[in-house]
Amino acid sequence: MAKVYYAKDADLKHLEGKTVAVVGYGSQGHAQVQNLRDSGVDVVIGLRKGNSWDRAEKDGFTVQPVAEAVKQADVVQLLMPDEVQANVYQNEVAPHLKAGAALFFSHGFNIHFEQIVPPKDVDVVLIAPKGPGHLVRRVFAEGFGVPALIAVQQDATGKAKDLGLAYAEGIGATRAGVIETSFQEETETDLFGEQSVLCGGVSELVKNGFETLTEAGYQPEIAYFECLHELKLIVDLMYEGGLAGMRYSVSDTAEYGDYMSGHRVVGPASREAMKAVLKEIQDGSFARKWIEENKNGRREFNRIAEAEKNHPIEEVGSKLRKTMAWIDESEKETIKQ
Ligand SMILES: NC(=O)C1=CN([C@@H]2O[C@H](COP(=O)(O)OP(=O)(O)OC[C@H]3O[C@@H](n4cnc5c(N)ncnc54)[C@H](OP(=O)(O)O)[C@@H]3O)[C@@H](O)[C@H]2O)C=CC1
Ligand SMILES: CC[C@](O)(C(C)=O)C(=O)O
Ligand SMILES: [Mg+2]
Ligand SMILES: [Mg+2]
Repeated sequence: MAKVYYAKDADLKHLEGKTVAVVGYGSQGHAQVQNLRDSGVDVVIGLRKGNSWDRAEKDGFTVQPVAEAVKQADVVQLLMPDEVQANVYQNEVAPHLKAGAALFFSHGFNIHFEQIVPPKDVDVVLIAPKGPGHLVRRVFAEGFGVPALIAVQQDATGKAKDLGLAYAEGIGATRAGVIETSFQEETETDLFGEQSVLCGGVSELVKNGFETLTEAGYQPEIAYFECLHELKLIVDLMYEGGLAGMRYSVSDTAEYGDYMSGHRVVGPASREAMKAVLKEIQDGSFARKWIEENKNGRREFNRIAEAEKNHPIEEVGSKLRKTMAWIDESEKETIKQ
């Protein structure tokens, strides 16, 4: 049985008198640092000059170059894209990290794949929210929290787990549950989840459904609602009550079709593909490919991203979403940043 920590197991006093430097003000950075500030934690943001710097200052934070922020910090949380962390760590973090300080991550990629090797005299802790940054902030502001994982790779001070749980409390994760894990388990399951199910798997399912309907002559607007828009409503039911909760709410016809056709669409071939994806994550070949892709100027990444933006489902979707008054425009702007 997994070990799960809640608010009763965490104490913000472990962050009292300490300064937390959050490096990065993107999806996770803006969310975690805003939640920490609301929890009374003393925070500073490390950045380079640019959009994020301006936005963070506008939001009332003290912003400093990364090296300056790290010098004074007792906890340094690296919230830049995984692919830039090693370089920034090497040049701007490592030379200024205090002995006895703590280095925090929200994903284990750089530690597990040994792109960052911290000195022995610092704590190395993972607090990995199991949700997108914009939701980490939104849910916290509503009084709830997004669950997270905790792992301690290095406990130089003997207090690494207490500090990690205090940080998890500060960002609201202990309101929902913080599961104990290792950097390896978090890295491998997170990469598998986003590639096979949450991002890669779902996007392909949506596009294939949309294309099947439109190629058969059905209206793209109907195909959009059927294959993308309604997905959220169905997933909300799963989120609240599992697969059974969803099946309770849909018609018996839908439930019978689910049992008859679902495994024909996502069947043994998909299971084999999932196993292959997992193997490439476990043996490090996915990580090597991603690191190489970045060294080569992300040509493949940019080519595919451009093609995906121009998929017909995006065109019809962007027109339809303009008519949806309940989708907050300012929220959409934040999500695009
Ligand atoms: N996105 C998510 O919801 C989740 C992310 N994670 C993990 O959290 C970490 C952060 O991911 P995410 O929030 O998506 O990252 P983002 O892509 O949103 O990070 C962008 C931020 O990093 C800053 N940045 C980029 N390069 C540098 C640099 N060279 N020096 C200083 N700052 C820089 C950017 O500043 P600028 O504007 O100047 O470029 C910007 O503020 C990753 O480890 C990720 O795996 C974990 C769970 C979920
Ligand atoms: C599902 C994608 C994710 O792992 C996340 C939001 O948890 C990420 O890396 O952004
Ligand atoms: Mg994730
Ligand atoms: Mg991830």
